Amino acid sequence: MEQQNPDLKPTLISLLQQLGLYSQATNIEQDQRIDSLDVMGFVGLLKKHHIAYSVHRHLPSLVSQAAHPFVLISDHHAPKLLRRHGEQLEQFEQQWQACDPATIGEDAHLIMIERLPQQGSSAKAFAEQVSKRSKWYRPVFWLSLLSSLTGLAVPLFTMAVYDRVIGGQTPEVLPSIALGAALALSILVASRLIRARVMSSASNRMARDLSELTFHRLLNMPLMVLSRVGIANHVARMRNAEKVRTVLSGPAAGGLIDLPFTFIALATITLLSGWLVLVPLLMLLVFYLLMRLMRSYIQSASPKVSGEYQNALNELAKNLTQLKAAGQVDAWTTKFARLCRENSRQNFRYAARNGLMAAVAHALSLSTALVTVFCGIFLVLNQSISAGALIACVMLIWRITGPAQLAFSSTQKFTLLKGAAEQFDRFMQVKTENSELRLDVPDMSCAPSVSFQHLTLRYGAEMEPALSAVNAEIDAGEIVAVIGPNGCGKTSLLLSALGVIEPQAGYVAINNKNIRQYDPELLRSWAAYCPAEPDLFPGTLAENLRVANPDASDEQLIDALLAAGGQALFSALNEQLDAPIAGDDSAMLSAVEGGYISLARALLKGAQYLLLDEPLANRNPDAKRQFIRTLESLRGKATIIFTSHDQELIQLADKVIILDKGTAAYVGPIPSQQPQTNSDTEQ
Ligand SMILES: Nc1ncnc2c1ncn2[C@@H]1O[C@H](COP(=O)(O)OP(=O)(O)OP(=O)(O)O)[C@@H](O)[C@H]1O
Repeated sequence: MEQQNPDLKPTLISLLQQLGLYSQATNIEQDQRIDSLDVMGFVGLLKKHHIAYSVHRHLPSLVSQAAHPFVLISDHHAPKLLRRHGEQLEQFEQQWQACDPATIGEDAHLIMIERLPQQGSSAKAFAEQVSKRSKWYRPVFWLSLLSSLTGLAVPLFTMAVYDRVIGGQTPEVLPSIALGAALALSILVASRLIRARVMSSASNRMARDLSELTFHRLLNMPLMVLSRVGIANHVARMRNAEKVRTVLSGPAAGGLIDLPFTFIALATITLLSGWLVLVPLLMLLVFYLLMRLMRSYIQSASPKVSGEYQNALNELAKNLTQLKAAGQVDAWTTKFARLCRENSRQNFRYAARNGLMAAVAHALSLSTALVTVFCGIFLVLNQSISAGALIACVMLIWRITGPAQLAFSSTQKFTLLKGAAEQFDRFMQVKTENSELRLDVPDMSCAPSVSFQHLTLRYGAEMEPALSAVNAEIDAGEIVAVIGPNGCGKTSLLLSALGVIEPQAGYVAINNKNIRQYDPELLRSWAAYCPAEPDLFPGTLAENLRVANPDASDEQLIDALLAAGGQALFSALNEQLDAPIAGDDSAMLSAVEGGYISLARALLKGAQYLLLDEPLANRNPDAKRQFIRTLESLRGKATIIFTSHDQELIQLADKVIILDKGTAAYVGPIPSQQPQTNSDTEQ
């Protein structure tokens, strides 16, 4: 299943065409990066194009209900594109033709198409995920029924001992009664164990799917949305899956599932003692009403400051060095201590109210048993029921109040789950970058021309524009320097040219086509971007470089690093590509050293479109000379836009864009003397 299969790409293209998704099919056809696919890549592309799918082992019932064409994958045959046509199964080979269902092997997997992108993403994404897991409903139902039935064993055994063995003076029946009870108890334990496994497997699978979906969504969200929402919220979203896992596989869910099965205990009490069943029924009603009241009382105390507290912790982790270095942590400590205090106070209040609810629930359970005993005594004295039956009824009461108590006392867990579900649904509604309108494939064979048309960008509605009606034309193969004082919008211009931030007005055109028409993923895998602040991952030097080009050989990695001017860094790492960097037990690289890696990554892609943010900031003279040589060697072969304050580097440019407070003060060949900008004057 995980092997590359050259037939999967044509099958996917045919599938998309048959689904009427022609532009998506063309996008994949033109994507030069894909020669062959494995199954993960296949479903990954379905995900990318917002096609909802599910993977199953071959099941005839699925095929007979298929609404869309679907794909059959087996280890022994080429993948097949199939569809249901009336009662008939058809296979696509140039055209649809009848197919014998018997030819489908038992080992085959089906990729069923559930929803097409035009149908929009559902507002009930969480509920859809739950309903996908319908496979576990049935076993959980039967196992719960079995454990509820066998749970009658101990009360009935006790009754039999009282009434028949002691009352009837027949000790010889004791072994057979005990054997029966032991058998029932073993079945009870086994069914509980199996149910716990099924529940935890279902909840883990669901949590895994939710994590994957969330991660995929995060990657596809526009950068502006990502940075606006903030890291704490992303972490909270990723944790939704954890909430689902803990609630669904915990005792709360067990209690909730057992609740409907309490009717078995109620029915048994009715059979044993007639109207005495009214006692637990009434108590259940009181239980329900009281818990509802208490729930709103508890919810009114739910901690509100915890989000702010979590943000403060993130802030601390991020800025710890600066805080320590500044030596002025008083204000921060006061703020943190206030949040800590408030958070503990709110948590204490919440925990106290939850404790009260648990105590009330426990007291109600005990009272139910007591009231049953009191009422039952009269029935025993009237000889309406036997003493053994009364004892059995009292024991059965626990089988009713136990799950009820568990389910009600876990209401805050279900509230948590409800919140997680709502958050997930809202999150899945957020627009992603991928849409059926953004599927053009950039011409990756040559350097592109780039044009900025009235580009206007604001990071927030109330903020001054970072870019204001910027117009500039860059010819294919030109080297362009974007210059200007700090904060004038240089990085914003580069990020717009890569399509990672989208302007509110105007647009960027690459090869005369609005950047918004291109598939964003393809565009960025083709272009190369070197950020001003290096992003390093814990791992080796080679792993950090291969982020840009996973197939690069060791020689290519070294060449790219040297071309970026990183000779000194490479020597410092003993010329070891497997030297660990940016992780535990490894040397921390400085920003400049990390910068060589960022630059090498950009060069490693061999892109004809390079966007470099301050590529030479603070480099040593050797590194600078080397990088200038590299830039010269790329002249005419790649369109390069870089930002810089370095005069020597700027002199290499064919054209400069001088930005001043977000506006283009000058665009053209390097003027003999650069015009002074307002901000320069202010400085
Ligand atoms: N994510 C963001 N959210 C809000 N404002 C931002 C964001 N990024 C940049 N800005 C603001 O937009 C303006 C332009 O920033 P930008 O980083 O593009 O300038 P720059 O010329 O690259 O600056 P520098 O030379 O310091 O890197 C600045 O006022 C900056 O504060």
